[in-house]
Amino acid sequence: MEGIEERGVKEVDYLAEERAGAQFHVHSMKIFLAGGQHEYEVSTRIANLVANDPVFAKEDRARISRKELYKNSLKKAGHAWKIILEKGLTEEESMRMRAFIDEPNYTDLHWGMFITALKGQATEEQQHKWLRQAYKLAIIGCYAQTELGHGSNVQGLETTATFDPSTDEFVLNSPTLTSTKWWPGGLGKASTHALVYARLITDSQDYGVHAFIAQIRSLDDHIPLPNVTVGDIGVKFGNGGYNSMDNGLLRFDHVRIPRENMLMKLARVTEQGKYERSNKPRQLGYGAMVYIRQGIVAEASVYLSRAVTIAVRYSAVRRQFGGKDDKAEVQVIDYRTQQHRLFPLLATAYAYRIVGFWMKWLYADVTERLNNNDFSNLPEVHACTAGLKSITTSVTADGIEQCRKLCGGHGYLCASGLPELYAAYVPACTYEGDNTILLLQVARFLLKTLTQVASGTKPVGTAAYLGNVQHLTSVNCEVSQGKDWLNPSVLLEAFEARSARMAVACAMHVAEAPDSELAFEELSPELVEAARAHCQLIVVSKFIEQAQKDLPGEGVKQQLEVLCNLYALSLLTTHSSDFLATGYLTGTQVSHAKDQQKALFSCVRPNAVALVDAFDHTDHYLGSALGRYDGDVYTHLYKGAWKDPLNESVVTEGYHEYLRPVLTQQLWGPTSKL
Ligand SMILES: CCCCCCCCCC/C=C\C/C=C/C(=O)SCCNC(=O)CCNC(=O)[C@H](O)C(C)(C)COP(=O)(O)OP(=O)(O)OC[C@H]1O[C@@H](n2cnc3c(N)ncnc32)[C@H](O)[C@@H]1OP(=O)(O)O
Ligand SMILES: Cc1cc2nc3c(=O)[nH]c(=O)nc-3n(C[C@H](O)[C@H](O)[C@H](O)COP(=O)(O)OP(=O)(O)OC[C@H]3O[C@@H](n4cnc5c(N)ncnc54)[C@H](O)[C@@H]3O)c2cc1C
Repeated sequence: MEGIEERGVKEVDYLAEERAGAQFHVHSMKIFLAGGQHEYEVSTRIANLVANDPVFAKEDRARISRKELYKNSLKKAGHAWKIILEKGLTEEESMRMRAFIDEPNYTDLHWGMFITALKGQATEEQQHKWLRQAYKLAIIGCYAQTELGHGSNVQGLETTATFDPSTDEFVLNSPTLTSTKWWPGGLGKASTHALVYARLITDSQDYGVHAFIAQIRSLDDHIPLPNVTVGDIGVKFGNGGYNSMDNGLLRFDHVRIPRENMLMKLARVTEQGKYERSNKPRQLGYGAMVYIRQGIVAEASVYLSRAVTIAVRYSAVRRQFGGKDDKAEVQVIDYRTQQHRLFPLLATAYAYRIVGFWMKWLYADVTERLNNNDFSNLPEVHACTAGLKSITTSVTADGIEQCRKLCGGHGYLCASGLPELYAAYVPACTYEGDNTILLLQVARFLLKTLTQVASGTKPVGTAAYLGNVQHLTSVNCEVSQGKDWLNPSVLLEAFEARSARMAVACAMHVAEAPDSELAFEELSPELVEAARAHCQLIVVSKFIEQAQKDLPGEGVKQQLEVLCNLYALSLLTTHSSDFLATGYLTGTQVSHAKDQQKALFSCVRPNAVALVDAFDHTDHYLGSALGRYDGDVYTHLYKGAWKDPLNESVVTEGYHEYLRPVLTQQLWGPTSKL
């Protein structure tokens, strides 16, 4: 520590010059990105509350054992709950606190899925019974759907719930090894109750998968109830990451639960064992998944913007090459290749923030419609939540990894914050639906919509452009120079035409095949690409819509326009083969797009640091020596290294047992020669 200790930590801002060069009002952008003045104030207050509370410190997470990590996460969750109760925090404030604590734990599933599923699938009477306890955390619930043998194929689940009219009970059973519940978060060690998805059998007939509440641990001493086998499934990917969560396994050996523990809003079993369905669509039973998927979409920008903040700030601090004639070396952010890899991710983080706002609106809208028994846009909402969950999580996970590489060697250190961020985030590509499976759902929706269009039905919402399919499949792009690409309607038409043409090509192929299911499977890689194109169009169109609106704050609208164009053109050039193969664009038009994209990099460059500042992540939340607000990277990397337990002793543990014998050649005895 010599030298550095002497200097001490000074008030520095290595990024001051970058900030001074910003061409927009950063505070106004912060408010926009927070979702409004009120949301900005709540976020700032809660972020600081968490950052200043020592219980929520997270420096050691990558170093400590899984057991310690888990126990600590219980401590943090308990402490958070105490604060929520003592300060009387609102739901909004509590949700913000969960985000800033930045450590997955059982409460995510309790509030996110257990309670959500109860609200969606339990009768009023059942809600009265269970929700009262759940809201107090007097019971802790998890969402036990996935099994060892089946996750994606929900209808293939094997756990059974067989009704016994003689006792008015269901008998929960795990008949095979593969029927073991496997993965539910919070199940491993924390939950007292599980929402169990099981095949309902009554009167010897299998009615498919339904939801049941089962108590799994004693409320007195937390010991598993008789005939319940429950535990954690083991260490997961990466240090820290998702390991603070107790993903669990669960088996039932003929466990009896009262009939009323079946969630009966969508279907019920009478005392006599008669199965009765309500007239609501059975897909409402998937409602908790839809809710979390929209939440995941809304959260993607948060994760991506964290990685991008770290990479942008570090790239502005880091200098390599070109330091001749007393000139400072070049900031790596000035290298074109760095910009080419980094700035599209910055634009994407903005794009996802905007689509996240829209997703929240869409979810609120469908909730209101469902409350009024209007189920008309359920398929579209399912396609939107599934598809956007898929593309935003895949791009965000890859983007975090790209940001790690953009930080060179230091990005590989846990002190950069990026390895842990990646480990915590990457399972989002799998949970709440494997991303490929979800895009195949979007593809089915597109094919169905095109069939409806062919029979005269006008598509609505995000599929409305398919009503214009004749035009979109015949029109040619009119771009003749780079600047033409800055016209929003030119961009929008390009994305609509590409998506419509890809979907139509698939639809024709499937329609012409003798066996449409087989054709769907044969064509599934193309269908996935068509679905991705549709989802990218949604994001582009929402960004364009937003960029055209007036916003308070000098330069804010202009920055959003630049980022919107950059986002769209980066997608277009990355996926140029789609645009070319569908015949909508020529090679020259793609070249114009590339030239324009480069010009946009120059617009972003002077604003890059300010644009990431606008995400307003605290140093605590970023947890990164490279992404610090003050840019004092080297001091903190150096200080951090000395905090590592390996450096606690000057001579390492194990020296006498294992190093010294090697060095003194005693491993081979005194006379041996190499
Ligand atoms: C704001 C909240 C807080 C945010 C915090 C976020 C962070 C939270 C952290 C939580 C972390 C981890 C939690 C993880 C939890 C889980 O992973 S839970 C388990 C999730 N499992 C899945 O997602 C399984 C994926 N599989 C499926 O969804 C379905 O089984 C699948 C749709 C793939 C199966 O399709 P089919 O075989 O066709 O199935 P079927 O059931 O017959 O359906 C046919 C029909 O239904 C339509 N459909 C399907 N799903 C839905 C839906 N969700 N909503 C509406 N409609 C749906 C489908 O399109 C078909 O329609 P059609 O008209 O008949 O074609
Ligand atoms: C961290 C984490 C937390 C989780 N939390 C929960 C939870 O709280 N509760 C819960 O119930 N579950 C939970 N899960 C489980 C999760 O929902 C499932 O793992 C997920 O839905 C994927 O299902 P699977 O594992 O069966 O994958 P699989 O379906 O077996 O996928 C394996 C591969 O096969 C491919 N594939 C499968 N079927 C098809 C097909 N028809 N066409 C083309 N390709 C196909 C997939 O694309 C994938 O590449 C969690 C999982 C993780 C990783």
